[in-house]
Parts: sequence; C-alpha cells; structure tokens
Amino acid sequence: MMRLFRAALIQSRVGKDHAKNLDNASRLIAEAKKGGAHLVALPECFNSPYGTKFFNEYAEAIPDGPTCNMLSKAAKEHSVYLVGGTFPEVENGKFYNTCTVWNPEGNLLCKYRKMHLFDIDIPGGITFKESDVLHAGDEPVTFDFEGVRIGLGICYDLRFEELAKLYRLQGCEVLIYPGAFNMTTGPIHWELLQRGRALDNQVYVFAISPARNEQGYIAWGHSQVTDPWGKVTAQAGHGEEIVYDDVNLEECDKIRQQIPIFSQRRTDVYDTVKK
Ligand SMILES: NC(=O)CCC(=O)C(=O)O
Repeated sequence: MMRLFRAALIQSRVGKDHAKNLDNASRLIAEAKKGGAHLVALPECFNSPYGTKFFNEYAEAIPDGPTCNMLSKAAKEHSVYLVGGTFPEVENGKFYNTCTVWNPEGNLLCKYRKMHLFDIDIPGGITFKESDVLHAGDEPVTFDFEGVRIGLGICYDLRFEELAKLYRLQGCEVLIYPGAFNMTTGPIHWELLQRGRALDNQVYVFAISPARNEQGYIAWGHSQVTDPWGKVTAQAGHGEEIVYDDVNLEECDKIRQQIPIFSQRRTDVYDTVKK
C-alpha cells in the first residue's frame, strides 16, 4: 500500500492549437517523471481553450482519438498514474467535460464526467453557461492508486461539499479536481474551497489549473495541494509550471484519529430533521 508518494500537478499553457496542447502536455509529463512523480495530473480543458464555443469543435470520443492516445502512451512510457485533466468528450451526439485516469501500463482506469455544470452569472464579473453545450455526468467516480482510494471532481464540483463528503464516506484519502477558476472568483474562492473540502473531510485535495492566458477565458492558475489539516503545502503562481508535493498519507490517519469527526456525526439527528 502506497503511503508516501510524490505528486506532480502540471499547470500547462493551453492555446487554440490542439496538437501543440497535446505535445506540450506530453513534454511536461516526461518532465514530471524526471522530477520523481508517481502520480501526475493535468488541468481542466488541457487540450482546448475553455469556452462553450470550443467544446464541440475539440470534442473527442473516449477512448478513441488523439488525446486518449497521447495520455495512454505517456502513462505507459513514463510508468506513472496519470489523471488526464479534462477535455470535451462526445458520445452519441452529447458533449461532456470529462476526466480520464490512466495506469502505468497505459490502460484507462476510469472516466468521470463533471457533475455540476458551471452556470453562473455575476454582472460585471463573469457569466458562463456550460449547460448551453454540455450535459452533466451523474456518477461519482473513485479509483485505486496502489491501495489509496482517490475521488474525482472537476472545477465547479469543488463548491459542492456533498460530493466531497460522499467520497470521504467511500474511503477516499485524496480528492483530485482539475479546474480552471477565473479572475472574479479565483482570488477569494479557489484556495478557500480547497481548504474547506480538505479540512471537512480530512483528505488531501489537489486542484490543477491551466496557466493564465491573456485572452478569452482567463484562468486563475495557482494549482494547489492542501493537506488534511487544511494547510496549503504547495501552490503554483500563474504561469506554466509543475508543482510537486511529497504526500504522506499517515497525516490522514493521524488527523482522523486526533479529531474523529466522522464517528461523531449526529446522523441520528440530521436524518430526522424535516427539510
Ligand atoms: N470551470 C469551472 O467550473 C469554473 C468554476 C469557477 O470558476 C467557479 O468560480 O466556481
């Protein structure tokens, strides 16, 4: 069982050139392996600009298509677990924002479709409506990383405590969210939400953003690792970079023992209160 491992969060720069985005991600995965990573993760929408007008144009079927080919090949060549960020998926004429996970043999372990679509309207700030084009997934997904259970979410999913709690109740010790927050909500909400999810559920939280771009949807950056104490243990700036963190899952065991909130929950009361 893996209790100590090195994670690499790749904050890659993403542009309109699909092939260039894939080459860049592939180069950075190789670099992360050289940096000693066992588990490597890419950002939300790492193969296409983030915007509703781009989703159908860049969408690919899973597991066919150049993006899955690159991810599978990179995971195998570098013998790493690879959380393949997200990219627009098409199936039966419907589009999804989907995260794929690959094992060191290059096999697809699982895929997760964003469950909570990013539909917000902040006048003078940001208006975005993923649901204009995308369908929401309806299945929480976990995978096994050498005996460690990891739960998946995508960006806006971070705001939904219920999903994170469900993963903790399923035995997860790490939650991974590829995510592209923006310049309106990012400065206050990005770090706070991750620290909240980590502290409430006594899990490690990884969130992986694209690097900040100059036009279109401007990503906040600041890819981050938060430990189960709620402490930020690694954080990127806003440019292209790889953030490494040496994760020690003994921290989960220790904190869960010291502050045993999951055996102290009053479900006998919560479950009987009328809504
Ligand atoms: N891609 C997203 O889901 C963005 C979420 C976001 O920026 C937020 O404030 O929430």
